[in-house]
Amino acid sequence: MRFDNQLRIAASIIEDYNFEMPLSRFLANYFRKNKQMGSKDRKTASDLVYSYFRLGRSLQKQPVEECLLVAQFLCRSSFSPLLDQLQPVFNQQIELPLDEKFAYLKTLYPTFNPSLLFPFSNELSDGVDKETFVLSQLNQPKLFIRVRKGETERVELKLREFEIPFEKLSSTCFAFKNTTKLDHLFEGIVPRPFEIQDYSSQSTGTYFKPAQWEQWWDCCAASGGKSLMLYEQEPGIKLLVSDIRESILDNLDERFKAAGIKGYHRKELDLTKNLEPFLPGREFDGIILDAPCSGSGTWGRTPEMVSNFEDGKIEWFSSLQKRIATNIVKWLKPGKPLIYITCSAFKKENEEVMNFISSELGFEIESYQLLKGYENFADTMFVARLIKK
Ligand SMILES: C[S@@+](CC[C@H](N)C(=O)[O-])C[C@H]1O[C@@H](n2cnc3c(N)ncnc32)[C@H](O)[C@@H]1O
Repeated sequence: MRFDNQLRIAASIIEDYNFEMPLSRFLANYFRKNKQMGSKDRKTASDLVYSYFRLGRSLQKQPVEECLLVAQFLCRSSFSPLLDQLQPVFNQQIELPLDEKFAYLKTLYPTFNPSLLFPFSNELSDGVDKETFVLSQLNQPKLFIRVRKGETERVELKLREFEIPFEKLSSTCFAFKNTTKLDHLFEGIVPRPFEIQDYSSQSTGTYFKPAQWEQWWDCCAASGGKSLMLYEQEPGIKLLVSDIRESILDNLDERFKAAGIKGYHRKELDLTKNLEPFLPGREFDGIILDAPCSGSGTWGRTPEMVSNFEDGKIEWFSSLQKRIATNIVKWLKPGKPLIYITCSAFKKENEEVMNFISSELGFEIESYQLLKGYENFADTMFVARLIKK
């Protein structure tokens, strides 16, 4: 397909996209309806559209096609055949450091403002390097897997057999280019020797520390990313998983089955409601609250969120998190841990909620960490281990 045609298609996708579903799903639907697009055209269109959203609010009031070219200029650091044809002057400077690219763009667009690649930097948690975080929005994060204990060699051999490039960050964490396909590697093998799981998400597991026979509750379990880690650390636990969405717990069942895990309990629970009728006489030795949040630490994967997010939502999530925490802590035994997790980079959802749990709900902060995924092409997350007094 010709480059100007590719640009036009990307612009029309952007104009049609109304933020009602994740961009990834919208693109998948679009490609299903436009079967004439080959895999190379689909890849180019996705790349153009994703790069466009990575501009956040830095370049406003410019025609979409122009923004698409600027986005390619900023997101790429090596020769682009498309820019070569449509905007050669960008291609001639494609290898420049970002600050020089920014300076050049300001000469073309005086209102261009790179700090608006991420317009909420005043809301970031303590310890986030604002500039690095903002610039990281231009990068596509990597894909990570968590390798089950004792399976490192088998997984490595398989990856070599299929000639899949990877980086080994530790014996249990491997990184890949984001578009890598891995599903076919151990198809039908139970338990599958690895799980897809972000690097920072894997790090939250070090805060769990479960002991045999303990009763744990993963109260926002979704498809079970944290529960799978918990189980691997201590297969002897008794586990309750819950979520407000019944359908996502079906996904959890599938993943647990693939991991060979049985004997857990699941419940559909809205944690903002009265939970008394659903948890009679229950007491837990550990609760994981992987809270609903803005997801701002993962917007490198969903850059469309940056232009669509409203500041007021941060406060809304923070209140929801406090409300949920207040509602669940009565089911935790004294002396036992609440693991509070978000995939947000915002202080109001992280430190502020942690401090609320400590001061208002009677917990001691044992340890906490902002997981700076932006330094590793991974998600930025927050984790705290709080002990009930
Ligand atoms: C960050 S996700 C959990 C991710 C999951 N722990 C994992 O590791 O894959 C937050 C989850 O909270 C759930 N949630 C949102 N509001 C809720 C509520 N009021 N009660 C219970 N769960 C809720 C969402 O459905 C979502 O699945």
